[in-house]
Amino acid sequence: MGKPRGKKPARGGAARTQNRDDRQSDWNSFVGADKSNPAFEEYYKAQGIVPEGEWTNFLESLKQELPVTFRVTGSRAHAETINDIIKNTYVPNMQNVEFEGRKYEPPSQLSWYPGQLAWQVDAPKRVVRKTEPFKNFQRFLVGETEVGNLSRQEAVSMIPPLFLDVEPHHVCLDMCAAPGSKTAQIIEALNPHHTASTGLLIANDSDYKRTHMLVHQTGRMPSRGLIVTNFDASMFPSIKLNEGKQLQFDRILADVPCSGDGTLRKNLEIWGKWGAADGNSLHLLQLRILERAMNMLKPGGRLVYSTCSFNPAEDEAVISAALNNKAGKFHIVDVSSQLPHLKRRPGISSWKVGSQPQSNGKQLVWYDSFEDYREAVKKGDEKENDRGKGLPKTLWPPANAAELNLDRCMRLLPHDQNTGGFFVCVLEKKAAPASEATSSSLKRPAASPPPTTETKRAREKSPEPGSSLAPTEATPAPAAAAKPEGKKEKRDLTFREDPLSYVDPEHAEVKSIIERFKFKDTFPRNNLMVRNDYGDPLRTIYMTNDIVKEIIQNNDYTRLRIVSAGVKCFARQDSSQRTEIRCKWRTPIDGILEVLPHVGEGVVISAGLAELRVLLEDHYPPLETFADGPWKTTLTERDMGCEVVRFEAGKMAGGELALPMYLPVWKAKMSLSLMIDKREKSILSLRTFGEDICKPPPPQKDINKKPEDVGTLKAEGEVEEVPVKEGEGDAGIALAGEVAQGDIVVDAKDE
Ligand SMILES: C[S@@+](CC[C@H](N)C(=O)[O-])C[C@H]1O[C@@H](n2cnc3c(N)ncnc32)[C@H](O)[C@@H]1O
Repeated sequence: MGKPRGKKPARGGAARTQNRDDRQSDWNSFVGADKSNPAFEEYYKAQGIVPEGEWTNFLESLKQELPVTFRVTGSRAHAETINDIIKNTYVPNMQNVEFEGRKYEPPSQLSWYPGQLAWQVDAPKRVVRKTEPFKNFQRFLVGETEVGNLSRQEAVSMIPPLFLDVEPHHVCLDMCAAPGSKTAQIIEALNPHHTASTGLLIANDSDYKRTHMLVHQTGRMPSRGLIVTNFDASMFPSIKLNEGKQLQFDRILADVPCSGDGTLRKNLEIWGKWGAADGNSLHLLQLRILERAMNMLKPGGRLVYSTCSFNPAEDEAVISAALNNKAGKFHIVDVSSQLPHLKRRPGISSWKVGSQPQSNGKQLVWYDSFEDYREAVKKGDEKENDRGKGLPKTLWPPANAAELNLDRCMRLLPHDQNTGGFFVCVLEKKAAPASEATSSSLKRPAASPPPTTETKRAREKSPEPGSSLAPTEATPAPAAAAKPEGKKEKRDLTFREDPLSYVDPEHAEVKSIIERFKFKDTFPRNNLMVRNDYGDPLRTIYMTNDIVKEIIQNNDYTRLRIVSAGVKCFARQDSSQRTEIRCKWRTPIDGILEVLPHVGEGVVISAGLAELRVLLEDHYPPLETFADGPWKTTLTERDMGCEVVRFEAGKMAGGELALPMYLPVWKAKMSLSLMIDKREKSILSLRTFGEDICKPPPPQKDINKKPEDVGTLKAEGEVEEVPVKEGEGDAGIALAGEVAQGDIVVDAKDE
């Protein structure tokens, strides 16, 4: 394919950006005829990654459509409940499905995935479209994915986070995170029971637009310990903490940009475009990212390096070069006993370096050594690129390759368990000697001078790994480490996100929130963050944990390029005219589980499916619409403002709810309003009542005629708040973006 795939051709920075988890080729529209590529075949036959007797099988598998796979997400008990619904409701209904004379099996569980929480559907699309049981299941998948209970993810892509072995207190970094399927897995591991995790995850991506995909994706699995950043991972900045300490990570995932030939089964265009240059040209970027990760890892910490490429140039060559550059400090972990049902192939310690020079009509040429290659450059048989750079020496197996335990790396081959291809290597940093070991993951920053503009520019020019310009432990990456003690860091004005600051816990608005929800002492009133410079609670309040706060308070947000942090926990809902509303804040659905453990006695109101039905059918049902009973009595007595309602599980009012569910409801003077957006209402209605019972929102022009004190729900996609006119009311205005991404929050049995 000549140049790396993806949006940015240069240096492969975004090579795989659109190609792996987030883009689907239409199998049927593929015009690459025979799905073959002679150079690909020759290259990989020579590498010996597939035993000779299995070659045909390997190649044939690559030409087959990839089965759909997904995993059940969320806290453990919640996930098990959803899993049981699939197992006990859908699978039995999908036995004996026949289409055009062929029988199709129901979805099956991936035997190697922990807790059997991952599934595979083998039926092709036309069967899914044309047979009722599969069609029903598809509807279920779409709805549950939308609300965050399921995540569609390639089976092999689920593997790296499992080997990361994350525990709730860990400080983690996901270096190349977008679109975020692995990020979601790490968040789940940090918050296994939806309880407050003390850990941290920084999810980073160099592509700014894709960081917003990350924010969206993680909105389905909110975490107070999450920060999303926008950096070139090879230059990821050092992060300061209190008392001049520096953050080090317990766990780092380097799921690096790669040529992506392991995704041939879904990205069909690769058949026509594949070339040896793809992997060769990405090798150095991958190595720089990996080495930056190694520098930021805590002694004893674990790092997982992964690609969706079969290519040793992007896999073993990167690992061995990094191990040698950090001689003695890291080792490859033997994880052969972990995930015992996962079939994998050992990494190789001998591979070939190939090129397809113009001078040879793009036919593959093999170079036994770096020196042979340089000779060809001298003769003019090989051209260096326009920056005067040719193939780096680290592409070739090092002399000590056999001593590096490269066989502990894993390569996932498509014909082993009907998957895509992947490469995973688990590395551990040698623990510090007992005398140096400290109890925390914090380290004092190296006393190095701030980088000069010159050194910074030089770094941006992609230094050779191991060269004096590559960031190392002794010379941390720029940014936070560059700030002289005590002086305010200079802002990077090119970074356009809003500032972050913490609200004074004694602020009147905070007090009103605490009063409304009768928050207990456990409520982290000191950790309420807003997106302005002054700690003003204007529109949205986020909640973070302590480590996120420490980072935000010690580093300029533009220097860390922080796109988002924490969980959206309160959104302003007022009209300035309705002064009698004591608390003008509601809990958006993203944050309801975060505030729940802290709300005081008697705050949560219980309701059933009959109430849910009314709230779904109508946008602003008047209180008198509801049947008499404790719900109506309680709500009639309550002040105007936000209520947290627990809808009990059960079967009634023509619907069924498998698990209890917490949702925000706004109580206006005479009416109520379910505070989730239109689309989520429809999905909730479908999954609970089997049909969309939601009436369309009242037309804009009717807002002025509304019977009483409500605002309006906004049409999807609108971003501005519709002002509530004087005397009209206070409620019902939901910023579409604010409520669109949340989960349908389900109670966890194990809380
Ligand atoms: C394979 S994708 C990551 C997939 C992701 N880990 C997941 O599971 O959803 C590679 C990502 O790396 C990003 N990327 C490319 N070059 C990068 C760099 N130098 N630093 C950080 N991210 C980079 C791309 O934008 C892309 O989102």
